[in-house]
Amino acid sequence: MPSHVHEVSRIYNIACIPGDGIGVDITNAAIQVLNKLSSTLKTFEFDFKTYDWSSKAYLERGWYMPPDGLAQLKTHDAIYFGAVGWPAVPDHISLWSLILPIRKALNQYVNVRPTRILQGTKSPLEGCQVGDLDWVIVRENSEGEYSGQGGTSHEGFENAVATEVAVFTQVGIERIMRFAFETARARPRRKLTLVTKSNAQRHGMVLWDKVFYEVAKEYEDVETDKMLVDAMTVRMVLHPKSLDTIVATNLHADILSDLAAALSGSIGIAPSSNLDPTRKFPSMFEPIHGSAPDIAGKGIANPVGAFWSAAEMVRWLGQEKGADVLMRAVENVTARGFKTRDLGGERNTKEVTDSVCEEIEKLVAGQEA
Ligand SMILES: NC(=O)c1ccc[n+]([C@@H]2O[C@H](COP(=O)([O-])OP(=O)(O)OC[C@H]3O[C@@H](n4cnc5c(N)ncnc54)[C@H](O)[C@@H]3O)[C@@H](O)[C@H]2O)c1
Ligand SMILES: O=C(O)[C@H](O)[C@@H](O)C(=O)O
Ligand SMILES: [K+]
Ligand SMILES: [Mn+2]
Repeated sequence: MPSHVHEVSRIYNIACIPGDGIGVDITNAAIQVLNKLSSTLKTFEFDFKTYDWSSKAYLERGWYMPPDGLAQLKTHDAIYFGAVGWPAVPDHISLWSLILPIRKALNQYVNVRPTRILQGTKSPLEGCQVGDLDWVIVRENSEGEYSGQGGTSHEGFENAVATEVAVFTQVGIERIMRFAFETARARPRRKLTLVTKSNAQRHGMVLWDKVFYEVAKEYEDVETDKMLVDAMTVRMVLHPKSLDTIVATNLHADILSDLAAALSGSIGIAPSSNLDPTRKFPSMFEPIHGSAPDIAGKGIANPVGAFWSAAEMVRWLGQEKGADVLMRAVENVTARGFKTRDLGGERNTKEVTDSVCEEIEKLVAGQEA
């Protein structure tokens, strides 16, 4: 083989679900940088298949996913997701028709939500510099407050009653704890903070605390501490440096991760990985933000959270170098002040995306030189 011909070692089949609002813009941006990454590195390729499952489609045809939708997703190596939700459809319908069934049916029981202050960006916290806030929130992604159990009786009457039952299982708690301890152990500080509400919620949250300390015995090299979720919001704001890896329930971690993103600069930068750690089914990667109807169609959405999610997907697929190049490119671009408005910059989605693509080319050319 002539030396200039590189062997392509792997083609990854990726399902793309752009969804609604800015989900479409940022998924397109992510596909653009992923294609740039593969065409410059030349060691792997992506075969993207886009599914038009969205609220717009639902309003037209009455369904989000076809009956064999989950089966179709299972044939892919990974799923890239934008966002779902649009004002014309009640949010519980959109969430429970698309993203939640995927997370549950594909055994994606972990949702990893890292965040940190990127070079060239600013935390709203005074004196909080790059390196001072560097967290990974491990979110339980299959049960708890999102168990889907409950119901409504006497709907529309004065005596209407609704229940939303939070379900916590020993198996569900133990597996998320193990993942959280492994995550903490793999980071330099080896530090894990448990977040619950075991003062007021005396059953499920008490079981969370108990299982945490049982699993902790297997991880004596990991330093642990425990916070009630209300006090945790204060600690995140006042003592960001004191935290590293955090484990919390489905709902608590959902809320804390939006706060974490805002404290590290913007909701627009934060990624998430919905993982099936057993790797039986494909995992799903998406920024933590939603469809942002207030800025949809304006071309100004921050694509950084989408790029970071794409990098996490590339890493999960085993392409460490590709993931590192992509993240380096993103941070070189923010470092130059090339940012969208939510980060205090003046660039639009397309300009940031094109810059990240140029940066990928430069980085790879530099490595080959
Ligand atoms: N996983 C998901 O698909 C997901 C996540 C969160 C919300 N949602 C859905 O999205 C819809 C809107 O929800 P919301 O308004 O509560 O949250 P949101 O994250 O969509 O928006 C909150 C605020 O952050 C801004 N924002 C979000 N992402 C941004 C980005 N990339 N760049 C710049 N600014 C950004 C928005 O403009 C808005 O002001 C709802 O239907 C909700 O259910 C879906
Ligand atoms: O999981 C949820 O709560 C929603 O889909 C959304 O808020 C998210 O964080 O993904
Ligand atoms: K999302
Ligand atoms: Mn959320």
